[in-house]
Amino acid sequence: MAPALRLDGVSKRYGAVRALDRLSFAVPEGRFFVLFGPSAVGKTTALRTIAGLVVPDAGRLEMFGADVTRAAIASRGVSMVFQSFALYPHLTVYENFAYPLREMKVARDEIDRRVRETAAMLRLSHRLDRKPGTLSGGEQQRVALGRSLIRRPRILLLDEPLTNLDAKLRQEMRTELKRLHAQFGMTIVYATPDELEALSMGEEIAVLREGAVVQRGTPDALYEAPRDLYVASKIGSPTINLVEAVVRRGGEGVETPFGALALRTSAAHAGERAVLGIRPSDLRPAGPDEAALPASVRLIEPLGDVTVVSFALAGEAGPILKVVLPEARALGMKPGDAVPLVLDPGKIHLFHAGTGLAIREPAPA
Ligand SMILES: Nc1ncnc2c1ncn2[C@@H]1O[C@H](COP(=O)(O)OP(=O)(O)OP(=O)(O)O)[C@@H](O)[C@H]1O
Repeated sequence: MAPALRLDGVSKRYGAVRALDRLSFAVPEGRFFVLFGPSAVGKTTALRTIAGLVVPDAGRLEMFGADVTRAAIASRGVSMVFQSFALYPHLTVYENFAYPLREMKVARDEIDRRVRETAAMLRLSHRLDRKPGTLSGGEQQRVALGRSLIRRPRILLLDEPLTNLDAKLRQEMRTELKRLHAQFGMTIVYATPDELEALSMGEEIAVLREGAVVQRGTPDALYEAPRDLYVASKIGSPTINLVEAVVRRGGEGVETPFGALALRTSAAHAGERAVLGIRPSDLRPAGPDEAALPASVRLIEPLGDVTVVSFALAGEAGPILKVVLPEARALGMKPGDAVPLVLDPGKIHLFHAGTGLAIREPAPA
């Protein structure tokens, strides 16, 4: 079956800026797909191109198998919710919902039915007579969403829709959006610079950099096997620990500031500078008789049920590594304490220092 959406080599320049640089990806029908990356990587331009608000300089855009690269906006069956959504302030919530349907010349009875259905779905039934200015931020955002959903788009484009909400509302809306997606199964392309939003809602995530996809995959795949340092440092919280190392000769592992580590490394990289990536959840305090790396506590950050502890390895001048511990495990630790750490070599990520690309260990013989 043709994907709901396919971008193939889509490019867009603004003067010297390459907003999109041969951007390519496909989204199967019904998927919650996230475009993830920091500011200015081209997320908004990508969504505007899909919506038809931007005409690409090069490349091809398909929806459900048909070429829509130059198709009229209205014919595309997509609807976009912007970061700074604009509601009609002088119209009630009911009329804000009804407006797009009136434009589409939908019959009055049908409009009423769909307005009430959409309001119920977004828990806004008790707000239909109100004007947007009298609603909370979260309610206003739900009205903006409803105005898009009521048209029953085949593809819904959401551009950082939760950015203007406070933390608690953002959390509620994340749950709400997942629920709506599960209930209606529409294809969603969701742009965000927020890692938590990307990981918690995305069934699949495309990590963008300079107008192109660096890596795409499920949240787990991106976390477990980042293809380079960029993806490794953007996915995972607290951020992955990075330590400089040198690949030893003869596939014997790597040399680090805290000693040699036995890793399977390819002879092809012998002698090269590398960067170790160690997730804060992949280190733990050693048991009584375990082989461990000497470390001392530098800083303790309690975060509720977990505590992030920064350790100095190989003396005070050595690298500082963050470790996530269950609250109880960090209880009683104080700066200066010696706490040897255990690191599972199987969990270490290794990157080429020059290119930033992951160095994949050769499979065991
Ligand atoms: N209409 C425009 N005119 C000139 N430059 C533009 C225009 N639209 C986007 N750009 C530039 O293209 C690049 C990509 O912008 P875009 O808004 O797509 O990024 P983004 O990832 O959505 O960022 P943000 O998260 O800040 O919205 C940026 O450098 C931006 O300045």
